[in-house]
Amino acid sequence: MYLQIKQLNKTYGSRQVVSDLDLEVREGEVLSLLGPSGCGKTTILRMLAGLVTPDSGYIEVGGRVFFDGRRGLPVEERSLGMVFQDYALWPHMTVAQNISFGLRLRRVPTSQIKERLRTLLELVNLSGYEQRYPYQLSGGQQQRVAVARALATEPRLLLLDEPLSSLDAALRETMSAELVQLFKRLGITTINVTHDQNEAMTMSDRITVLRDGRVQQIGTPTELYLKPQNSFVASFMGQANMLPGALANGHSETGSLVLQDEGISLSGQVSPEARHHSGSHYFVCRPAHIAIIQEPPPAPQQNILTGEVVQTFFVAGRWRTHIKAGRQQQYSIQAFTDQPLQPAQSVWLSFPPTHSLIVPA
Ligand SMILES: Nc1ncnc2c1ncn2[C@@H]1O[C@H](COP(=O)(O)OP(=O)(O)OP(=O)(O)O)[C@@H](O)[C@H]1O
Repeated sequence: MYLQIKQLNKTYGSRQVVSDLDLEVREGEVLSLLGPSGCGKTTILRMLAGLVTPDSGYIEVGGRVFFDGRRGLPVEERSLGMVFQDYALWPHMTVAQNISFGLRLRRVPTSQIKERLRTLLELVNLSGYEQRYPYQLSGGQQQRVAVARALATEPRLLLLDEPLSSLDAALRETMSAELVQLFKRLGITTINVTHDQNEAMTMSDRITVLRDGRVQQIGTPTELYLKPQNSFVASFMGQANMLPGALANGHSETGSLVLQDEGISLSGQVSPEARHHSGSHYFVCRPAHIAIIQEPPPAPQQNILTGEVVQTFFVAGRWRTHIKAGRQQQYSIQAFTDQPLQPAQSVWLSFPPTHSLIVPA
């Protein structure tokens, strides 16, 4: 493995910010660290960069030991490229000066700097902008300069800390797609910190979901979305309808969950983690997988809950409908329809067992 982190720990005061982190990243892979604010993402990145000293653990990148449990390799010997949230471009330097700063520090000959600058500007689609100052660039352009600057010294590892968070939503989407194409073309190993699951989904080969400094799950975007190992990952990776209850029959891959307060059972796929979990569970179904039926089903049917429409919104070409379901209307459910439904209208929600999951709470 190109990057290896073993049993990494960091405490601030009495607070354990990173706990027993194990992580392996392949060469050329883009891996995102995803989690809510304060879960330890930036601290992990800073330990990789050599800006924060771990309490214990081991870090190795490209066959070089960055931290051996006691001593760390100095930052300048780690050969890293870093891009931060606010780009941190030098305002008094032109685009060309910003990008070539690291090369000039290393006393790279001028002719080589010129050649490298030309390549980098082409890579980030900014040829012709070399004499502009940061204030003369849009947010997306500034961010691309920051990426070019980070790549200038041909680092072995690229560290990104929420690089897109100050851009608006549309630009963030285009930029994340553009960046990942660039990283793939260069084959550079990249660790990207974000709290935005959409960004993590578009940019990453794999995602590590963190909560309170602990890894919850590591997997490809599809694995995390379709097979979350627990309710935290399910709710963090896109919208999920989650109904609490007790696992009734969960020794095989399919089983059922008896809904708390409702008494009825719903069938779904039982995750391996759920099978070995003795506490409470959640029944999880994504909004796109729920079928909304507008007429009472002819006979009592499995995996159906009655509900009442609360509101409906037109989003991305479909109607996102909010429904109160259950006998006491205690469940708040979101699903999609092709037509708008009326508030207070009665509906029947069908949860297909093949697209429903039972996970540990
Ligand atoms: N130098 C420090 N001294 C004390 N506590 C710190 C320090 N740096 C970070 N922390 C605390 O460690 C925890 C994790 O911080 P970290 O910045 O790694 O989280 P994060 O997941 O990157 O959050 P965000 O998304 O908000 O940037 C937080 O509770 C933070 O307050």
